[in-house]
Amino acid sequence: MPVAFVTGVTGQTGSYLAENLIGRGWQVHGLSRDGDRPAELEQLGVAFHTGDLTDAASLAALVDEVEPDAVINLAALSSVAASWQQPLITAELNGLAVAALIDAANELQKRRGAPVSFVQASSAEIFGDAPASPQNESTPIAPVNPYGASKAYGHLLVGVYRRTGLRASSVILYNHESPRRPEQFVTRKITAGAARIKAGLQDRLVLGDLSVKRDWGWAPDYADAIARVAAGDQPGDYVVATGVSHTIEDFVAAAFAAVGIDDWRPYVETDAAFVRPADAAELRGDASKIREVYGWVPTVGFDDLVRRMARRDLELLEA
Ligand SMILES: Nc1nc2c(ncn2[C@@H]2O[C@H](COP(=O)(O)OP(=O)(O)O[C@H]3O[C@H](CO)[C@@H](O)[C@H](O)[C@@H]3O)[C@@H](O)[C@H]2O)c(=O)[nH]1
Repeated sequence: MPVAFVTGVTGQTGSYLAENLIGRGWQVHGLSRDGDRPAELEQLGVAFHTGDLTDAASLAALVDEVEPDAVINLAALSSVAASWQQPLITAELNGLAVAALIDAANELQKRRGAPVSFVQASSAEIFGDAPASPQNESTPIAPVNPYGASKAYGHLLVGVYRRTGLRASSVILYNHESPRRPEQFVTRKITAGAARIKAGLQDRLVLGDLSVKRDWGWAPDYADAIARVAAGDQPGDYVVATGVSHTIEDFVAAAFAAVGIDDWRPYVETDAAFVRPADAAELRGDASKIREVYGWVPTVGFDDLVRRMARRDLELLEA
């Protein structure tokens, strides 16, 4: 039974990844900070280890003990907005921790003499305000915020170790969403807000720039892409995206329609407090490479994604 060591396993994508890997017959070990061990994941069979991403020696000891066939690094300070308030911790968690983990994977590979896969959750944000869309694996790396800069370091380091013979891959994830997304991210903020407005529990939704365009996909599909790369033998950089982008306004309109409100305008306001110091106008990815190499294709389109999230938020209010 192949063994995976997954950081960030308790997050949105990590929890879907654990389900996916266990479904494929993997044994999943997860890193847990502060003993956070969700019952659903324990019941699924995830074995938790307490550890701290900022402690390189204990991370290396854990990798050595678990002896995984794949190390998958999803742990991060994942909020671009928060990275402006916490640039140092962003660099530490999203950058330096990658160095500790990938070095540990490399040492394990040398010790056991069999390949160890390393998969890094990279981000569309490494491309910054890209001059053209869609972006692909050859698009210049030019981040525009502390989050993107930290992810760019991790991304480049994966390439460095790949050159030395580690089976190291970077999955360049575009925005991926689900009912498990926290409300600090715009999609869930919108669907949860629309559901509460529909239920009469909230009277308005305050957002930032409604004109930016993002390429939103279904998080379980992105977990599946990560699992395919971890199990595969073709290390590289892989864009994971739907290839279709929409504005925040499109998302708002679709979410309000999904909860049964035809005209969203009376309920939505904008506030500069939610506008970022710098933001890409459009991020849209070309996932041709992972389709060709691993046969990955997204299974859920924009309208379906918004409907699933909005309806789930209505159900949660009714429960
Ligand atoms: N969060 C938030 N974003 C808003 C709001 N109004 C507009 N936005 C805009 O909505 C877009 C999406 O923001 P988020 O949902 O916060 O996600 P993100 O910054 O794009 O980052 C996500 O995707 C990246 C990949 O592209 C990931 O790397 C990152 O971890 C995260 O999952 C951004 O352009 C942001 O400025 C608001 O009220 N809240």
